[in-house]
Amino acid sequence: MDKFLNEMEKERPIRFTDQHLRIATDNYSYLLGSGDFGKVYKGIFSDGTIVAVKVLHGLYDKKMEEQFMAEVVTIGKTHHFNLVRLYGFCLERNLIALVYEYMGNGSLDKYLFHENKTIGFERLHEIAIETAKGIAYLHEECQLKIIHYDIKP
Ligand SMILES: Nc1ncnc2c1ncn2[C@@H]1O[C@H](COP(=O)(O)OP(=O)(O)OP(=O)(O)O)[C@@H](O)[C@H]1O
Repeated sequence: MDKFLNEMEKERPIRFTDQHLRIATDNYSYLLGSGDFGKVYKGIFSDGTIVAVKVLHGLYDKKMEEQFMAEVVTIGKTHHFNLVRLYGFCLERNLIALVYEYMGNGSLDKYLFHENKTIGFERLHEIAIETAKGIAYLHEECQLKIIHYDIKP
C-alpha cells in the first residue's frame, strides 16, 4: 500500500491530510450530495480552487482499499475535458476521502432524469457523444475492461 501511494504521488494526485481537508471544507459544512460510497462536500483551498470532497464511509477493509485504489489509479491519471479531475486523496485512520474538481452545475443525471425541462434530441445526442469520448479515453488510458451489451432494436 505504501509503495502504491508513493507511486501515485509521483504520478499526480496529491495526498491531503485530514486537517487540510477539514480547513478547506470549513469542517464539512457544505454538503453537495451523497452517493453509494459516501457524502460529498464543497471545499475551497487557499489558492481559490474549489473542490468536491467525497468522504468514503464504511469500515476500512480490504474491499474498501481495493475500491479506493481503483478510483485513484484510474481517474487520478486522466486529464480529459469530459472527465472530472481527481485532484487527490486522503488516506488516514480517521478519514478516507477523494478530492475532485468541483462541478458547479452538479450531476448530469439531474438534467437527464429529474428536471422538468426536456432536453432536445440534438443536445442529448451531443451529451451521448461527449460521454462516449470520455469513456473511450478512460478505456485507452487505463485499459479498463468495458462490458459490451447487445442492444436490441
Ligand atoms: N465533482 C463534483 N462537483 C460537484 N458536485 C458533486 C461532485 N461529485 C459529486 N457531487 C454531488 O454529490 C452527489 C453524490 O455524488 P457521488 O459521486 O457520491 O454519487 P453518485 O453520483 O450517486 O455516484 P455513486 O454513488 O455511484 O458513486 C452528486 O449527485 C452531486 O450532486
